Formats: sequence, structure tokens, C-alpha cells
Amino acid sequence: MTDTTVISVTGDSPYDILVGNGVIGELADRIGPKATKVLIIHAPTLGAKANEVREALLGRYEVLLAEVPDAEAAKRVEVAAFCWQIMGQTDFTRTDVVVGLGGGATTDLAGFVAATWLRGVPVVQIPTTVLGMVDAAVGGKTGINTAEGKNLVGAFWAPSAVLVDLDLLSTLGANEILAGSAEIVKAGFIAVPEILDIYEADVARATDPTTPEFRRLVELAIAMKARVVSDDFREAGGREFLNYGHTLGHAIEHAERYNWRHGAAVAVGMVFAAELSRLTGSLSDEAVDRHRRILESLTLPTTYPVGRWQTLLATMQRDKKARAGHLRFIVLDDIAKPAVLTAPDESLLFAAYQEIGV
Ligand SMILES: NC(=O)c1ccc[n+]([C@@H]2O[C@H](COP(=O)([O-])OP(=O)(O)OC[C@H]3O[C@@H](n4cnc5c(N)ncnc54)[C@H](O)[C@@H]3O)[C@@H](O)[C@H]2O)c1
Ligand SMILES: O=C(O)C(=O)C[C@@H](O)[C@H](O)[C@H](O)COP(=O)(O)O
Ligand SMILES: [Zn+2]
Repeated sequence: MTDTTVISVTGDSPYDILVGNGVIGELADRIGPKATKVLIIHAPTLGAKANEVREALLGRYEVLLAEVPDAEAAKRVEVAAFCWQIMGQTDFTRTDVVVGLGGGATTDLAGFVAATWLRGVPVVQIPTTVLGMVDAAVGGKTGINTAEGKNLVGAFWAPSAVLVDLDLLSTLGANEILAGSAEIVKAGFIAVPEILDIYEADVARATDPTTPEFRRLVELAIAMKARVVSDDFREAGGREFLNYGHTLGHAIEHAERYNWRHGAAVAVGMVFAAELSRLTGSLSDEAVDRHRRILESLTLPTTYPVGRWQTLLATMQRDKKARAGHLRFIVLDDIAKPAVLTAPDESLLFAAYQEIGV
């Protein structure tokens, strides 16, 4: 392990995020001496890695493996129940530790299982996708979906550590790298303009996990999220800005029955939110064009069929930012100046939607 960056989250439940090559080797130290059992919840694609981790921990802990369905299929109550059953049958106690190993879907589920078992046991997250590293595994939002929508059941439950091992990305497909980059771009638009400059300078290097540019992007995005969740863990204020692009994005994922990547749906959602900001007079044409240029340079989608509006609008009513029947959107007053737009007229929303409609 060389050249590790440590980014700390502060607040009531502080923890470290370790970024570097080989940081997965820190796992035993981060689990600590109080645990006797470790439950590794992993995606099927991470089976071999989970076994490797298990081998490394044996002798120090009793290690249980729970292979869960791939991607969004993991975020179901039946899958959480499968994990709870393993924990029940093995007398998993409050000092034992859950490890989430996989993409954002797996770490969301693992965090939720840890948050709910015995009302909360420790979880160490080991994200294996770009999206998981820069966003999902950081910050302690955990959850599963219901038939009605995305992440409707969950808990705020801080991990005890996050190990961002860049070596784990060597097997990740190019499409997944691009989809995960959408959340880094989001960080750029809401708070860190340097991120946008890096993509604009050389998108190929910015999406190559072996370059210093890529590592810089990962660290900038994580550091931004760490700052935000340190100040507002339970999303009573500034954390809502991390939801830029997600109101429409989640509705698209639901409409597409989760066959779209989260990052792709958020890409469309960000262009919609940018158009909404432009129509309210707060964002320039150039800033909106910049959204399209950067996202399209990552081959991410920026349009959606115009005929789906009513379905999307109905799903958006269940967005967690809605209050008393009124939708609320994260918009931009400028790049790195996010704001909340409360109860916009449906005509305004539809006008913004027509700008992204095909
Ligand atoms: N909790 C949060 O704050 C937060 C933030 C952002 C996104 N999310 C959630 O994260 C999920 C999306 O995460 P994601 O994009 O990582 O998707 P994902 O977890 O579905 O993983 C994508 C695919 O990559 C595969 N994979 C994972 N790691 C791999 C590796 N190293 N090599 C090869 N294949 C690998 C997986 O098996 C899966 O098929 C969504 O459910 C979203 O809601 C949560
Ligand atoms: O951490 C947050 O807060 C976010 O909003 C990050 C989002 O990228 C993430 O997709 C999150 O899961 C969305 O949360 P939700 O509360 O809208 O379900
Ligand atoms: Zn997201």
C-alpha cells in the first residue's frame, strides 16, 4: 500500500475514508478487536474478491459470506431479509461487523442491513465502482427500493470506515466508469468547478483509473461529500444539494425498471435541473450548455422521451425532498451555487422537460 489519502468525516459518528492502491489491506485494522464475526455482503461479480478477503481475515474472525443479487436487484426487502436470516442463525451481535463489498447498490443494501440489525451494528464499506467510491459508500445514506419508488425505505447510518481501493476498478467496465462519473460531474456543478475543468481538459485521462487526474477527481468528489455530510448528516439543510439531478433521475430509473444506470438517469436529471434553473432566470445559457457538453463527452444521455412526462411527474411526488404535496428541486443560481426551488408551477416544469424531450 502506497500513498494513501485519508479524508475524515466529522460529527457525531466520525470515520475515515482511505483512498489509494491496496487500501483493502487495512480492513482487519478497521474492523478492530471487538468483533468476533464479520459478514461480507457482496455482489456476485465480487465473489472471488470476497473469498480473498475472507481468507485474509480468517484466524482473526469468523467470516460469513452473503452473496446478494447483482445491481439494483439487491435493494429489495427480500434480500435484506436473507441477510438478517444469516445474522440471526449465526448469533451476530452488536460488536460484530458487516462489510459491504460491491457497487452502490450493494453498499446501500449492506449499510441498511447493518443499520437495522439489532438496531445498528458497525459497517465497513469497500466500494468497487466509481460511483460507489465517490458517492454511495460515503455519507451513510443506506436503503432499499419499494414497488413505488427508489430508496423509499432506509436509514442514516454512518460506516465506521470506507476503503476506496483504486485497484478494485481494474475489472470494472468502461460503461460503469462513465456512469459513475456522472456523480463526480454533479459534485463539480454543485460545489467544485475544478472538477469540470479536469473533464474539459482531457476526458480520456479523467476516466482512466490509472491516471493522477482520475485520482484527483475521486478525492475532490469524496472530500466535498465528506464536508457536506459532516455538517448535515441527516439532510436537514445543505445535504439536499447532493440530490442535484436526482428528482427526475430517480423517476427515470423507476420508469425504466432500473435498466438504466443510476449515473445515466442522474445525467438527464441534471440537464433538466439546469434547464429549470435557466427558465427561472438564475442560470446562463452557457452554464446549461456546459452540462450538455461535459455529460455528452462522457457519452451519458441528456434527453428523454417527451411523452413520458405524466408518469415521471407522478413518481416525482414521492421524492424525499417534497413537502406537504409540493415538489422541491435542487437548482443552480450559478456553477457551485446550488439553491432549492420550492413548488414550481407544473407549466414551468413541463417547459424545462420539453428542453430535454425527444
Ligand atoms: N447512498 C448514497 O448516498 C448513494 C449515492 C449514489 C448512488 N447510490 C446508489 O448506488 C446505486 C448505483 O451504484 P453503482 O452505479 O455502483 O451500481 P451497482 O452497484 O449496480 O454496480 C454496477 C455493476 O457493476 C458491477 N461491479 C461492481 N464492482 C465491480 C468491479 N470492481 N468489477 C466489475 N464489475 C463490478 C456490479 O456487479 C454491477 O453489475 C444506486 O442504487 C444508487 O441509488 C447511493
Ligand atoms: O448522499 C446524498 O445525500 C445524496 O443525495 C447522494 C445521491 O447521489 C444518492 O443517489 C442518494 O442515494 C439519493 O438519495 P435519496 O435521498 O434521494 O434517495
Ligand atoms: Zn446519486
